[in-house]
Amino acid sequence: MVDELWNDLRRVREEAPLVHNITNFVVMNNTANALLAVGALPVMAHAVEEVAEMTALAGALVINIGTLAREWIEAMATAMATARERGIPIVFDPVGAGATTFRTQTCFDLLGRVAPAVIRGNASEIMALAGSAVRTKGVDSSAAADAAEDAALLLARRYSCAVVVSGAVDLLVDGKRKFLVRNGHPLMPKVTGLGCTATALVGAFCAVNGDSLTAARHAMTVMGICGELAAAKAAGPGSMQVHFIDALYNLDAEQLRAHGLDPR
Ligand SMILES: Nc1ncnc2c1ncn2[C@@H]1O[C@H](COP(=O)(O)OP(=O)(O)OP(=O)(O)O)[C@@H](O)[C@H]1O
Ligand SMILES: Cc1ncsc1CCO
Ligand SMILES: [Mg+2]
Repeated sequence: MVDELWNDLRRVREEAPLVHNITNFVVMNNTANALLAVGALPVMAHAVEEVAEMTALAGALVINIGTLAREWIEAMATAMATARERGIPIVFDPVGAGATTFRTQTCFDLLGRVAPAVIRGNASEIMALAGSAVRTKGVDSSAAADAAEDAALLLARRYSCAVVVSGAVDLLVDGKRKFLVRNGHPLMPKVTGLGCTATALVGAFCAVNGDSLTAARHAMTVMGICGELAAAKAAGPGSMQVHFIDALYNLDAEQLRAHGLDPR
């Protein structure tokens, strides 16, 4: 798996795929910097007048409902329809699903129209989309990833997509396969929007690897290893964020091997 991952990372760095993000105001800057650091090209664009044109240029489309407003829903639906027409992979982040009816219902509406390649959320968000009564605490999970396995499988079957549940151990399924990614560090959830960064990196890897679950596994492993590398240098969440971007930029094959990839 380390060689396959390294190949994908090299392809991202060589091909610099454009990743079109319709994402939230909190993380636009972090996400753009993380995509640049890993070697991709980010663009944030959400005006309904331009999203179809922008998506058509992209290697992947990332839809994130973190600071959702009614005006954005049409833009998201239009971008997703363009991506489907052109075979561009869509990665969907249901930020805060289960916290409010507006968020949960919008996810159902969008996903019901166009199924994505990957859904990436925390455990509460994934459980909410599967119809369980769990309550998302704002945008933060109130459950561990393994509690969401049944929910993840249900979504994988409902939308014929890969599902990533992030947490201390990430869980990835696509209805046929299941992977766990154990890399990561407890400082990661103390930096806002590293989940959104994970979703965007899944987009970058989907742009170079048509096997969505494998692409997602590679992206989540890169996240976890860079989290470990950054935490070793960080004094707290502030420097964690800075070191995380540097770790993404500098990540090499030796570090991948040294961080004990779990082949399961
Ligand atoms: N306790 C932990 N230990 C190790 N890694 C973690 C831990 N919690 C989260 N992570 C990692 O942090 C990243 C973000 O996952 P998290 O589940 O916090 O996303 P999220 O809740 O959607 O975050 P946000 O909404 O702030 O973007 C993932 O790469 C995940 O593996
Ligand atoms: C804190 C927060 N609120 C809406 S989106 C967001 C970023 C993390 O998901
Ligand atoms: Mg999130």
